[in-house]
Amino acid sequence: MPKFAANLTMMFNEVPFLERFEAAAVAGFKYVEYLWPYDYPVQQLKAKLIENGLQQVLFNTSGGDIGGGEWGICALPGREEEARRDIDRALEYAIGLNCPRVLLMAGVVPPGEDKEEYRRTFIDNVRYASKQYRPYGIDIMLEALSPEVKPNYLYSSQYQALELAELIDCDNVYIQLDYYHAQNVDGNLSRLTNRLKQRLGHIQIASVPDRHEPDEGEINYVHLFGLLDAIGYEGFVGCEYQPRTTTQAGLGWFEQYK
Ligand SMILES: O=C(O)C(=O)[C@@H](O)CO
Ligand SMILES: [Mg+2]
Repeated sequence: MPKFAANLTMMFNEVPFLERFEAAAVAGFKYVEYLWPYDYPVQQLKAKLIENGLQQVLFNTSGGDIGGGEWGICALPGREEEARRDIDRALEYAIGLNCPRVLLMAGVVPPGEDKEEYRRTFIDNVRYASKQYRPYGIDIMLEALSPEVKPNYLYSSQYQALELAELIDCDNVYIQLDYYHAQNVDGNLSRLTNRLKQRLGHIQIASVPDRHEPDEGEINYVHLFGLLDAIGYEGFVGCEYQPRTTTQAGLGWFEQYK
């Protein structure tokens, strides 16, 4: 049975961020993920996890200047020093929070720029992160983002993510398969899951087209959860969706998995 992680960036927005840990635990979650921990000291977040009996399973490197259109800096040529400081800071948080994986946010390639240069920069930075994180047993995630959500992100197809992971060829670099993006770009989700199975480090879910609870729309999640069990996937499944109304009102789908 999949192990579901509440995504505290998207879920439980009825309460302030630090109160979402308790809300997730009360709703029956044992695992959490969210975009970024950096607004809070490690000790404060660690205390929230411990108080509520939760395990942190994922967070991301910095988004960069999000207001200015960035979405990650690990692929940005000329920003390598900053990216590596950011990768090091993420490692400190991952160690402090006992979090076994970090998503390396690549970034947006502005139209007209040399995409190959961004790709090379990303590969170099992922290899750097891989080396830094390996002694601590922390894995690195690569996630393809669909143009609907992030136009011009470095890579949008799961098959590009696979190609990157194979090229980088480091034993702690895995794919974060977000079925919402995958359905928007690639489709054929059963075949895709089978194709990626050796490299799957994390899964995220939401309905398509509306990015709501996984109980509506064009993806059959009951089938996919069964498939994940069948291929022996033992990682986590992050609930990265926008609740239709309140978080609690939409958790009917989760009852059978608690
Ligand atoms: O947008 C998503 O999907 C994510 O998983 C974010 O954490 C990174 O863009
Ligand atoms: Mg995602």
